[in-house]
Amino acid sequence: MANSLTPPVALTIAGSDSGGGAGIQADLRTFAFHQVHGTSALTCITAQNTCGVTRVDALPPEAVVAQMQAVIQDIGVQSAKLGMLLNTGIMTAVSEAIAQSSVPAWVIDPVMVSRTGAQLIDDAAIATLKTRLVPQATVLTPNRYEAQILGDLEIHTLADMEIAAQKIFDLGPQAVLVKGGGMPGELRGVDVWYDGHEPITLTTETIDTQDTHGTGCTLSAAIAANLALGKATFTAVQHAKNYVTQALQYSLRIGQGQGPVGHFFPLLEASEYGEIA
Ligand SMILES: Nc1ncnc2c1ncn2[C@@H]1O[C@H](COP(=O)(O)OP(=O)(O)O)[C@@H](O)[C@H]1O
Ligand SMILES: Cc1ncc(COP(=O)(O)O)c(N)n1
Repeated sequence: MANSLTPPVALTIAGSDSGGGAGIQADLRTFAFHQVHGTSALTCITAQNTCGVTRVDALPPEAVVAQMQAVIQDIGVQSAKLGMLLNTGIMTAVSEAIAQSSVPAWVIDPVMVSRTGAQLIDDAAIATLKTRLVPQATVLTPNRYEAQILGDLEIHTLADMEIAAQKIFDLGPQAVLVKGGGMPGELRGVDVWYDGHEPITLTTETIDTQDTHGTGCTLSAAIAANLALGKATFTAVQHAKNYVTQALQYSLRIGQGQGPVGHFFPLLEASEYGEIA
């Protein structure tokens, strides 16, 4: 007799990273680590490695929505996350699908600008993201540069991060987490949470590594995984922050640029190649 299991299910709507460090590859590994069944709706294919992105091919918006509907209608999902949605057409179609779905939790990583400050989507797509998707978020997770655009301010200090979180909250999401990875020095491990009450600072020590590729994807996927497991929103964020911190501590020194975080760090620790780094 088979021992059938019915795990929680999470969905990622995101791009593919050929280098395996970010995008759906990072999201599905994060879901698997949390013992949540991972499903995916691919938005675009990036030719990417640890040094950067050399090409992006978008899928038609209808193809993205068809993937979402196939998963949601048959399997059912407890939470979903959005990553790189790339263009206005995909964003508008996904926003309409969100409005029609009964999925209870949407973690939106508003992927617009890389940690190095390079803009990844065009200006029209930024406007669509801001007006259509941001208000649909259960949790919105902008990095420093995305928070600067969404909050329309410059961010240099912890106080600036708190003001940004409050200004972005006014755009309509249920909660905002402004991430500190792009901040200078000691603020790199500091994130600011705001849900309409007092801002809360989530602090870890800065981890001194160049291998930070996929931190944002991993954090938002881990929030979605914890929500699928039934945790309350802020508790899910605390667990996810803890997870990404440990994954950063066991990041992978592969490629010539920024290596990815180590999603399966307890296994790496026990494995032979885990000893080498
Ligand atoms: N060097 C670091 N040390 C500790 N935490 C970090 C470091 N870099 C990023 N983080 C954490 O990783 C998570 C993702 O943040 P960030 O890197 O800013 O996102 P993104 O990948 O979207 O730019 C946040 O919780 C942030 O605090
Ligand atoms: C396909 C894809 N999606 C998202 C990111 C952002 O990655 P990060 O988590 O490092 O901000 C990326 N580089 N590629």
